[in-house]
Amino acid sequence: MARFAANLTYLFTEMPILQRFAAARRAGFHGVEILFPYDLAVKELAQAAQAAGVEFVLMNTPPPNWAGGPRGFAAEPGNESRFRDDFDRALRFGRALGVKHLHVMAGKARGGLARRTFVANLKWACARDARTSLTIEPMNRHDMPGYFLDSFDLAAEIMDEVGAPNLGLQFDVYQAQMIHGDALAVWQRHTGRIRHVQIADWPSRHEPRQGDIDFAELFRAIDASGYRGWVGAEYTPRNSTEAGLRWLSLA
Ligand SMILES: O=C(O)C(=O)[C@H](O)CO
Ligand SMILES: [Mg+2]
Repeated sequence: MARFAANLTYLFTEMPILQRFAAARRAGFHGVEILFPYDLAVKELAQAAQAAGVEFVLMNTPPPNWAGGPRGFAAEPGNESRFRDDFDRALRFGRALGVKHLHVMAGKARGGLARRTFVANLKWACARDARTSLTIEPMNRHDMPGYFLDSFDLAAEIMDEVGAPNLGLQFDVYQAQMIHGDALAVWQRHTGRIRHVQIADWPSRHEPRQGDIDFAELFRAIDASGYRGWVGAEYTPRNSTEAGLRWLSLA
């Protein structure tokens, strides 16, 4: 069975960030994700992960402008040099933390030039450090209007164009269901490309088994496919984080 990581941007928000690592481990997680840890001290983050005994699995790049700005800008024409500077910063940050995957966010853009920009930036980023695993994740249009990477089929095309072995697909069950209406079918269509998984139920984006997705069937399909990567819990707890963790012992 895959190993589970707690997304500390979503889970255990009842306590300060540095305490969330140990709370995640106590709850049964062996890894953690943080969307954008850049405002935090690398040393403190690394110590918290090490003391808790959890692996740092995922963070996003490039660092965004959360004050109303889009998430990432790897597909935005004209921002190439900013992308490179910010990507290098993320790479340094990720190396210091031993992060397994860096999720490269496309940002808001449309059209052929945006596509070429995204491919060129990804090629550059993949070549920057061939040992670092990069991922791309499609986002649904309802939650992230205008986001360039808005379908898993487009992501597959982009990956083919980039053609780098260290670029993988991030399969978020909630995103797949929102975009394509059948997360399991998306899993089956793109299994070979998937490097990282995230879970939340649909349509609520709460914990598994709160909505319409058949997680027993999905976990069986993930197991049967031979996927041995991480599964990140990226959902908004319905009540407290602890109260909603029953799904973890049933997975
Ligand atoms: O929203 C999601 O599904 C993500 O994984 C993003 O990283 C959020 O920034
Ligand atoms: Mg996600």
